[in-house]
Amino acid sequence: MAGEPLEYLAGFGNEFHSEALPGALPQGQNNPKVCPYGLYAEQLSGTHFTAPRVANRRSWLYRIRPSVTHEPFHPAPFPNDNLTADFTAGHITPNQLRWRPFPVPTEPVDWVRGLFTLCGAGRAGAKDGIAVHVYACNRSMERSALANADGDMLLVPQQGALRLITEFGRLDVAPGEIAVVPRGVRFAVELRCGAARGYVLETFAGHFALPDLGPIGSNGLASPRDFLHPVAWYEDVEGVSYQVLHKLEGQLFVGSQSFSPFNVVAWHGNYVPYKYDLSRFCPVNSVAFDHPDPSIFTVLTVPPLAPGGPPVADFVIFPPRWLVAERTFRPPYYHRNTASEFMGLIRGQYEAKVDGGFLPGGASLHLCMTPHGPDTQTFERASGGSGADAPSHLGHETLAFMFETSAIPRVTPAALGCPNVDRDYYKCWVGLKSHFDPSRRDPLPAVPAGGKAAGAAAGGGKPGGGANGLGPTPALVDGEAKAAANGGVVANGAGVLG
Ligand SMILES: O=C(O)Cc1cc(O)ccc1O
Ligand SMILES: [Fe+2]
Repeated sequence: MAGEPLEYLAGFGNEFHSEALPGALPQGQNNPKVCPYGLYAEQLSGTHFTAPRVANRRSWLYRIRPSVTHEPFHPAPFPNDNLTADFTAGHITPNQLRWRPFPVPTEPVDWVRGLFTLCGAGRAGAKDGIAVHVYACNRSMERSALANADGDMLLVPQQGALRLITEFGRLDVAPGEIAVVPRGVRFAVELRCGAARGYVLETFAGHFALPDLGPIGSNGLASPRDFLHPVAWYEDVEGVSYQVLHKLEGQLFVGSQSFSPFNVVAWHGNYVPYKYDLSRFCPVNSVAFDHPDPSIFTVLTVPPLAPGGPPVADFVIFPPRWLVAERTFRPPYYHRNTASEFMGLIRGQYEAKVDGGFLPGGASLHLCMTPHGPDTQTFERASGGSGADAPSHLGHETLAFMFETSAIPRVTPAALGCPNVDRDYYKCWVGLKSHFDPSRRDPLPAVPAGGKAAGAAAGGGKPGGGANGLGPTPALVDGEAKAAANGGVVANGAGVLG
């Protein structure tokens, strides 16, 4: 890919400012009688004017012509019946749903035309709920830009790098990175290296925020300084026909104008698109035993509408990492959740599905209380074996994610009817057999007693115990060492419970 790397402004929720020409940003006031360079001042608000200061979002743009200079909008002439914000005709099902990878088109399709709504909840018109889309396209948007009046869009590229041209400047976003384009910001998607495919979480309510860290403390997970915002960039292109697309309650309207909408020479504010490299995420996890809830991997959240309520949506990743929990079934546990979970795979294999049916570019959906969990092979593999649990690495090539919502999304008829629906998904659990035998009581693995760490004693007091500090702790396989660690008593071992 040709071209210099783009410049960015780092932070999260900051008051940023940027100018592409020196002195283009008015100083000391937002709307002077005459702006520098003869620019027009225009405000873009992302919250109601009187929103509390901590939540208030708006930016000021200084542009060659104001956004209002366009022909009247009318319904877009090209069909994309697969893009919707109306879920009244959607289906609900207690069945587990899975899609094989969504096909990349062969006929020319740009990013907007390649959007395909899979499911959603609530109403864009009430600024409440979410939608989940996938996109698959093979053409850059040419002389057209989209403004989504329905909400913020979080883009998760899976294949093909994108360049987002926005009113605020440009963002290069490759698979493994994500981007957020807030409600109303005009943007165009260019393809940087051929066909592209990915996922979109659209929130009709609120904005994406960093999760609170609670007892984790002041560091960890996604760090504010890793969120990158564009610097001002403009093109002074006049006398062309530019199509501005406007999505309102899922409907696409188009208005023509004779100049590029990317004509912002300077801007300042805290309502700005951004990107984030998921490899910067610092996972925090169990270092002793048990499998924590996936909320530990929340990158971004759309906070509750009312204090104490559930988040509107969470964006969670399952990044490459070490698994070290002892005497623990390490893959995701079997579960039925009150939240609904949409999952996608950016690359590699997901830790709960080794059957080969959950593939990069595909997806799964488990609505409220739909049972799911590891497939048969994963269960057999992870619960088998005996003795110590050596630390294991998931592999650096794995990257799955989840859009989680407390609402119950409805699945669009198009998504349920598309040819890549995996009608055999349920079979990945069919082989889970009963291991129950009332006459058998397996020895339970060791639990250190009396607050004394068996592993530390057996490892000669060294943390980790194994030769490289990562290997199995002999105490957990060796009855004698266990006895020594527990003052001569084999607690919870085969001697007591077998
Ligand atoms: O695979 C899933 O369903 C997602 C998931 C992962 C996990 O580690 C725990 C719970 C959960 O829903
Ligand atoms: Fe789940």
